[in-house]
Amino acid sequence: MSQTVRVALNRPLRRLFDYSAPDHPELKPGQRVRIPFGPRTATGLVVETGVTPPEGITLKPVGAAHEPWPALPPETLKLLSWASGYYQHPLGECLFMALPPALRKGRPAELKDTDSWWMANSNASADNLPGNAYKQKQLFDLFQGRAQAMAWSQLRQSGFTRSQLQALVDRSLIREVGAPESQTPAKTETVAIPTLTEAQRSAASALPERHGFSATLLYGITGSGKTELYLHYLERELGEDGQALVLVPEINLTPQTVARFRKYFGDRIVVWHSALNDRQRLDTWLRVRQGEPVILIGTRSGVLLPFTGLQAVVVDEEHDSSYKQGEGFRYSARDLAVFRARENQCPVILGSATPSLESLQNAASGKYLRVDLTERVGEARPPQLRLLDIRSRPLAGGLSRPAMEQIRATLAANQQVLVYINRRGFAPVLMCFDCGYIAECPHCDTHLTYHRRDRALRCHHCDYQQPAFTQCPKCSGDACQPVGQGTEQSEETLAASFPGVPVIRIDRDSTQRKGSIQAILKQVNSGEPCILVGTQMVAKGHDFPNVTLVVVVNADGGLFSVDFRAPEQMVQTLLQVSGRAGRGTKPGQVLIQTCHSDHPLLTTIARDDYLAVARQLLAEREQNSLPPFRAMAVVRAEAPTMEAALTFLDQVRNDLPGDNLDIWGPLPATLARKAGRHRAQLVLQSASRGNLNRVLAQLCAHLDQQRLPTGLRWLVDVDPLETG
Ligand SMILES: Nc1ncnc2c1ncn2[C@@H]1O[C@H](COP(=O)(O)OP(=O)(O)OP(=O)(O)O)[C@@H](O)[C@H]1O
Ligand SMILES: [Zn+2]
Repeated sequence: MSQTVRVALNRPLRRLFDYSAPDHPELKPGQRVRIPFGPRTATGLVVETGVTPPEGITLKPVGAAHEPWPALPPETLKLLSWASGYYQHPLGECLFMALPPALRKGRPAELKDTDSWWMANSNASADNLPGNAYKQKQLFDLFQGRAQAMAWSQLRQSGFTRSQLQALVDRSLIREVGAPESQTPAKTETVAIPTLTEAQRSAASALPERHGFSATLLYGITGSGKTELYLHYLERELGEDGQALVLVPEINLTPQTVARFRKYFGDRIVVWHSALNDRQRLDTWLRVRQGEPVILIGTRSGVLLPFTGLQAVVVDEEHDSSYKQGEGFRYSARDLAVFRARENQCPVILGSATPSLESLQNAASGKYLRVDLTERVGEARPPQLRLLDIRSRPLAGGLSRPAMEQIRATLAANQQVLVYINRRGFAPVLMCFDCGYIAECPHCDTHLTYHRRDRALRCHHCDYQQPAFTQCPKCSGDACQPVGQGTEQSEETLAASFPGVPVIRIDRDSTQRKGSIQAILKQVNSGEPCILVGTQMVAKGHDFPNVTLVVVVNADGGLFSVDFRAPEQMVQTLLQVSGRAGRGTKPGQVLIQTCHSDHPLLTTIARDDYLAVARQLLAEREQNSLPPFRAMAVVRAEAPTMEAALTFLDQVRNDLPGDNLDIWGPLPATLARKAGRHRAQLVLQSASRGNLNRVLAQLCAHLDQQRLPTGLRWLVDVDPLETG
């Protein structure tokens, strides 16, 4: 029987392509197929079968399927179709994001001859195999008689096929253990999860038991032991054959988290992050797709993996901005995680010491359940926060004298110090003290950051860099000097002030080399006195028991930003950094340097009461009709001139319907020129998400039909994190 299939391609096109499939009645949605596309063959994904063919047009025939099973199972397909519509991103690109790179490129979804399989567990038994599955039984017997894993090459030589192997995998009798380079250890000894503290126990008992969908916001203060609570919850809720997804902001920074999960769940743990190579990605992807009962710990894109037996979802540090993809398919992994849980009728837990205002509001409105964990583990107490006004105080490397004294005292007591600065490099500005000249990026509207270590001036917005200088290019004087503080400068000052004490810098520049973060963590975990200096990288999830003093060099960055989310992000970062102090047995102190010690936001933060700050911020958002009380999207345009960008957005604005929509702009972006391109934006808001979604869909369809001025690019960002 002939049929027509609709296929998506990995192209930024908001359309699908129909092909006839006379020889392939068995094709299913989600399957990879070869298709003729222009002069070449491309890999496509079947989105729909049984399509009514258009009249009077002869469709090209689809080529062979890459494999007999859908690469994207129905649930994943549904997730991505929904996300494509919600985020206004072409379906094809969304779908291909859920494939590992090898499969995107059309390579086979299989492993090499060296890939190996092994018994899924020691008490696996062939009893439940169907009576007529002789070959499968034979294959299983072969495994049982063996002391070690068998490679595909051996199995093939013994006359077995892939599908027989797959059948045993599907029944969880055997599992793939990968090639030697695979991340999966053959067998890991596991230990029992530590007994929960009383506070953890009562939080655990408030967490919903399986039985359908539920979303829970776990508000657990820093150091309250949320990770152990997740472990316990997964152990309680996860069936033997169930899969779980645990999203974390950044794995590379916190290898201990994975280690902790491995310790308790052994090789059921698989990881997913940007440092995996193509081969490891394919490995992990296949294990997930084959329904192995894995617990996947992954960063953002882990939420797109083809789970088939998801039973629990955890999003750790749910407020973290890394969950929102900043380019291309601009999805929020946290929000997709909730969608997935609902589709799978399983629970999702969103955990944080500083929950997003969105999630707090969802809890307040009853959409989410809220569970609180407001005690630190063991003897640890919440740290003491103090605002330190630095107006007219002399600073060295950004640090005031009282801060230096406190650092000295802490080191003398054999404890560790963490210094937080929101800028890397030596100084954010290089200025001529004779004529006032400031070194600027030739391609962006911003100054260049001075990096003393390699005597370079760098733009942190594009890749531009040039050698640093002291002679002023404008007045030829010799008075160019760094102004302001970056991590390098504080590192230098601290090293000079505390000879013999290791000063460890943690920022993007210092952690680029592979293994450097491990080395750093090892040194800090030794517990010896040291000073850590870093950007928000030092704030994220670390658990250093001997850090008892945290110094925030300057807290004022977020106070006066035009971006409506800046205060929220500032509070979250400050409290997360503060939360690194006093996690062990010794009490922790936090010094927050500021020029605005009477600012109401800072005085509330100093009480270390996140919920109070959040209430205040939510009230302001409500008053100003901002998210989460309105749905928001931004239309951005980039063009060779600002005029072209603004003219285009003016036109967009004129074409938009007036009802139920608030429109601001067009306005130049805060960074109006980046990498030589001029940027402007139009902000859209609506009280109705559905309405905004319809307007955006029409807008995108309309703009797709337009001939755009040369060099103009536009995009839509739904639920944007940045509007500056
Ligand atoms: N029940 C327990 N028994 C013993 N130690 C525990 C227990 N629960 C947690 N811990 C330990 O307490 C410390 C803090 O826990 P964890 O890092 O999970 O805190 P957290 O809530 O994730 O904090 P943050 O939000 O600041 O990252 C860890 O060293 C952890 O191993
Ligand atoms: Zn630049």
